[in-house]
Amino acid sequence: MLSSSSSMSFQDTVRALEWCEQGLRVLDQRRLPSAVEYQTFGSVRGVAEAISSMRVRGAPAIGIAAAYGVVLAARQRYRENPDTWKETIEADLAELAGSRPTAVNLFWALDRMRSEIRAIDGNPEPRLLQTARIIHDEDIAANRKMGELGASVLVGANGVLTHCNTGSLATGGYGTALGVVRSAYRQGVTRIFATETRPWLQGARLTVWELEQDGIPATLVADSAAAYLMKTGAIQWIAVGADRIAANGDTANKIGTYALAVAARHHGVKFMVVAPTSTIDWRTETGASIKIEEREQRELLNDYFLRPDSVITAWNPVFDVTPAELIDCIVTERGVVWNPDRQAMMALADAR
Ligand SMILES: CSC[C@H]1O[C@H](OP(=O)(O)O)[C@H](O)[C@@H]1O
Repeated sequence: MLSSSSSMSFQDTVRALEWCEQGLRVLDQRRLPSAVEYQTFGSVRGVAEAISSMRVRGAPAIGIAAAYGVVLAARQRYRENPDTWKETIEADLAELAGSRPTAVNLFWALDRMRSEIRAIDGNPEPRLLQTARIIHDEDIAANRKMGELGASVLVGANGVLTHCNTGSLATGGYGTALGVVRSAYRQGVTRIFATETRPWLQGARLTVWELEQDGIPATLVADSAAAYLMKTGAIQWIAVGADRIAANGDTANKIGTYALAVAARHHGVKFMVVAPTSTIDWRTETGASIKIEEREQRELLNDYFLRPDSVITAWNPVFDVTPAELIDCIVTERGVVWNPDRQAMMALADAR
């Protein structure tokens, strides 16, 4: 149990990712909460597999992991041939880009590392490692800022529901929507609810585990109980993360987010998206263009139906898109956008 005092700083929250000389140390989130197991990946292929297998997951954490993966790729490619590493590393960048399709932070991080690559002469590792560390540290700073901004929006509320896992396990540390919950808890928002978030159970396994580590009481609810919870009046806000926000504010997030937003609007519950500006995809005009990842049927189907002769299949999209008109505010490290639309979102673009 980490410190449960109200003075807990983000350094006390769990770290999903840590760089070490051998490579990237990853907390295997498939094993939580029953086992806290770290694995160290010393190759870009290992990091790409850690992302695709969801050992590491969560939009910002995926971007940070990819940045460290580029460091490992450069270490290897430069050793192979100092004269051609800038060309040969492109295959590694492509492998990282192919690990998961929806979280734009992955591609944002790769673009940022690629621009560094272009500027490097000589051994690339020191400068690329410095850039990856900056991306990691900037994410934590952004989460702390969003925690403050989002908590200020929740002043007066006593109940908030969050979906999926958007905490330290999904980011560089502290979290996005769960960071807001952490900050809001310290200012008196004490009724915290988390959805289980089927089928991967990010809420039932990860979010409640993080909150227990912090000593923050919370109540787990089935995804199917969320609308009924809203009807009881127990919550005034829903706070979720994002994997990709289109230029008009449409937001791709964990499957089930859209249903929560529809029910929230019906019940007069406010809806908050919390994400760093690295999650905004200015090149995508609306949510209709966001690629939604579909994962294996086995993540949904009981083993019984995995037989070759079974006539039962599963449809397993792991994200959906919430239209901007169902979102009351988007909290970023550069400020809060109320009633997001294309024009309102430009306030964030100007701050770039
Ligand atoms: C801090 S945002 C994390 C974001 O990523 C999650 O998806 P996954 O667990 O599949 O990586 C979910 O959409 C969260 O909102």
